[in-house]
Amino acid sequence: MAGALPTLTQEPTYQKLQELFDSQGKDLNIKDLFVKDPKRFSKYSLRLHTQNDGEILLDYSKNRINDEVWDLLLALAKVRRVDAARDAMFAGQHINITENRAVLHTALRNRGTDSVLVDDKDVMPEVRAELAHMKEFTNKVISGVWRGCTGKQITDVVNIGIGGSDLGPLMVTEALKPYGKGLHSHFVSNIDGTHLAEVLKKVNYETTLFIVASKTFTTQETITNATSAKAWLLDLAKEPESVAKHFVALSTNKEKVTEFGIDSANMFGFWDWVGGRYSLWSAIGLSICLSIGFENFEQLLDGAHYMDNHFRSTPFEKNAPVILALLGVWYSNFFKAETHALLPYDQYLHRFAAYFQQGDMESNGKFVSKAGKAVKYSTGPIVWGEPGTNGQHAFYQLIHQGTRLIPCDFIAPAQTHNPIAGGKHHKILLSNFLAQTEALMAGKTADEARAELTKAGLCGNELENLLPHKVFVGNRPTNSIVVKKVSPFTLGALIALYEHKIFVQGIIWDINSFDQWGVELGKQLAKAIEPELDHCNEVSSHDSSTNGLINFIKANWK
Ligand SMILES: O=P(O)(O)OC[C@H]1O[C@H](O)[C@H](O)[C@@H](O)[C@@H]1O
Repeated sequence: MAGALPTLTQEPTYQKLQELFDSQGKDLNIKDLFVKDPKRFSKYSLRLHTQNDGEILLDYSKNRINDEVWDLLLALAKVRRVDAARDAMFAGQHINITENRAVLHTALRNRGTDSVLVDDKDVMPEVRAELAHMKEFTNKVISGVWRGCTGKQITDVVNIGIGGSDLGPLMVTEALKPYGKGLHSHFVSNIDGTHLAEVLKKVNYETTLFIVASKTFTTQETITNATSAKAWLLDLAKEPESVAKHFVALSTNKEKVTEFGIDSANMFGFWDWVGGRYSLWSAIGLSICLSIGFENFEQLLDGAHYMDNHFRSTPFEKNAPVILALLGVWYSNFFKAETHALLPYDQYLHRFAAYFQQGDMESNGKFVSKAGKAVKYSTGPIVWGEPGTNGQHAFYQLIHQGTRLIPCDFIAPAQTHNPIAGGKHHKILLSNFLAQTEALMAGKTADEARAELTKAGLCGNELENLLPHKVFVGNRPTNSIVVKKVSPFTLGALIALYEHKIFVQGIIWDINSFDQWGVELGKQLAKAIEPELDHCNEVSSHDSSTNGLINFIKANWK
């Protein structure tokens, strides 16, 4: 076993990068780099050939990197032993050290014949058995063999879950709507009763299937929502046996599922080595199966498996997740960029950024190293974004002319599922995507702005006063990822691409990307406050702000 690594900022390669950043990196201008090197695009882009869904293009040439920087960033991945860490993950080692668990969402989409060992046991037979159960159930519901308590066919599926048990299924179900098999999908996550109440207004108890999705089956929001949904059903159906026809559970906790009143035959299981935010590939994907059919779900797994193989077997300089990760490190740690925008130019991907807010921020939003020491460098960025072109009319002003550096990933499909008006919409959409990355990179100089204003007939003070407002400094970095079409396969590959990017960054930052202790404190305090809301007396046990808020609510909520 190789010895411990120095802390990141003591790493000689990191220090060389810092020197390079100070001496020239911070001043690199992307537009100039394109002028100097006509081959820049072919040098800094990748084309990934998939079996059946065309190529995936990753263009990372519009970044503030040159060969020297890039070689050192690649060297950083090597010295931080990203390859050994990756192999340890795929090999089922307990890399989630604070929970002593393996991290094996890759086993869920291991489409080959290889075995995957966790603590010397091959988990693949169980994975395949669970997939077979999901397939059987999906086919029964879609074909109408599975019926509700009054004999009617299921028309609506309500997934009740939160966090990883909601965001993935919701994002994918939305993204793959064109592949829908006819069932209506609904998602209830928020404890706010409005969420459940609004969904229940839309569905009929006789034709609705509730999926209670919770890895632990102890999450307060999910269990409360599921309990209320069960009460709603029983109130209408009257028969306790109706629960078995209208409720299934997705969980690792059989005991709690049974306690809730769902028969274990209607339970789809998974394992502690599947993290919540990596669980859409597991039984948690049942609502995806019911929406798009099992074959399409398998395509999603195939796409992710394709990306897993790419990540495992490709040298770092051609390895898409490693490339995205290193660029993120360059901007977070050297340029001190605080955020990263995900900008899909596809309406179906409208939850993509929301999904990776959990994927990235819950994974890498950590301030201590694996050894428990406070780190002296930035870790995970703030991830955000909206689909284009909506974002353009909202926050792009700040990306173009604000004072902060915001590295952006643009994601676009060459083909649309809806070529309405003779493809006009898609042509405009793609033109906007292309123009935005060009504009962010090239900017507009004062001379260019002056020429434009002069042409528009302005002169004198009027021109001079307006001029600075019309300048775009440019040099804003972007990655562009283009797929042929958003299909189950390409979506699977895209999700896995970002999962592995996050993994690589976690290794470089030396943090545990697989726990989430930071969500616990608020939950603990909420448990203490809940009974206080029932007491008639004013509360005085907290700080004066919290007391004031509690007492105001108590005085007004009834
Ligand atoms: O699936 P569950 O056990 O209900 O957990 C749902 C979610 O809640 C937790 O608070 C975690 O922050 C998430 O990582 C998890 O996905």
